[in-house]
Amino acid sequence: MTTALYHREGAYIPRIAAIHDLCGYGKCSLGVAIPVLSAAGCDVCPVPTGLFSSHTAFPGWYMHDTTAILADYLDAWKGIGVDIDAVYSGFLGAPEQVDIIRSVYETYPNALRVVDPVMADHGKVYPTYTPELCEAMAGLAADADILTPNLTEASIILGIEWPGADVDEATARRMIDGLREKGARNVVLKGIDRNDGIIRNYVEGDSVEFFVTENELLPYMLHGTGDLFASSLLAAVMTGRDLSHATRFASDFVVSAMKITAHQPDFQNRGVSFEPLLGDIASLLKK
Ligand SMILES: Nc1ncnc2c1ncn2[C@@H]1O[C@H](COP(=O)(O)OP(=O)(O)O)[C@@H](O)[C@H]1O
Ligand SMILES: Cc1ncc(COP(=O)(O)O)c(C=O)c1O
Repeated sequence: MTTALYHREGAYIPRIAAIHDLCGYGKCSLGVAIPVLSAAGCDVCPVPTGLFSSHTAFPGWYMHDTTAILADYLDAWKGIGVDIDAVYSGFLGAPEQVDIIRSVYETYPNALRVVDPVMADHGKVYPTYTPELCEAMAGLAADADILTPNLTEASIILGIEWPGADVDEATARRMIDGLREKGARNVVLKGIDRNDGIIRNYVEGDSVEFFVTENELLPYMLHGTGDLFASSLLAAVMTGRDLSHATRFASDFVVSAMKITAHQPDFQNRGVSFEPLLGDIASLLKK
C-alpha cells in the first residue's frame, strides 16, 4: 500500500523549518531549499546551521558555525507562536545541532521529519564532519519519517564498510531494511550506479512498497544535486504526492536541471542550475 505522507488542505500554505547551512556560492543547502520549496507554495523558515563562503568542495572556503545562536533563535520562535508542518534538516555544523533538531521535534511533535543525512559521498566524509558529528547524524536518522542517504551515508549510519556505488538490488534492500530497523520510517537510498548508463534510487517504507527509479546517468557530477533531490522530493510530498511519485519527480527534476547546467560557463564549478525550471516545481500545485 502506498499513501501520501502529507495531506494539504485546499489553499493552506504549509510551513517548513529548513535546518541547513547557507552557502554564498556554489548552490546547495538553503540556497536550494528556499527557492524550490517556495515554488511549491510552502513557507520556508530557515534555521542556518552554518554560514559558508562556498561549499566545501572548493579548494578554499570560510565557515562560521552558528551552533551557539540556535537555542535562542528557536526559543524566540516559541515566544511568537510559530507553527511548523515539516522539519527538514541537511548539512550540520556540530554534533550539538542534532540535540537542537531533537528539541525542534519535541516542540512540533506532529511535524513531518525529513532527514537528508548530508555527511559524505563516494566513500569519503566531507571535510567538516568529525566522527562525533557522523555518529550524532546516524542517531538522528533513526527519527526520520523520510531519510534520503546516498550509499556512503547509509554505510556510516549502519556502521558497515562502503560497498562502492555498484550494489545489486538484494544489497540495496538489505541496507534499506537495516535503516528501517534502526527507526527510519521511509528510506530513499540514492545514487546506485552499476556502470550500465543508468542511475537508480531505491525506496521502501511504512508508506510505500519497494520500488526503484531509473534515469539516464549523465556523464558529469555537480555539487548540490543531493540537496536539489531532497528539496524537490519534499516539494512533491508537501503538495500531497506519495513517496513513489515524489521520488520519480525528484529524479527527473535533477536530470533536467543538470542538463541546463551543462550549458552554463564553468558549469562543473558553479553548482546545479535549476532556476529556469522552478515553474515545473510550481506545477506540482496543480493537481
Ligand atoms: N550524473 C547524474 N545523472 C543523472 N542523475 C543524477 C546524477 N547525479 C545525481 N543524480 C540524481 O540526483 C540524486 C542525488 O544526487 P547525488 O549527488 O548522488 O546525492 P548526494 O550529493 O547526496 O550524494 C541521484 O540519486 C540521482 O537521482
Ligand atoms: C557546505 C555544504 N553544504 C552542503 C553540501 C551538500 O552538497 P550535496 O547536495 O552535493 O550533497 C556540501 C557538500 O559539499 C557542503 O560543502
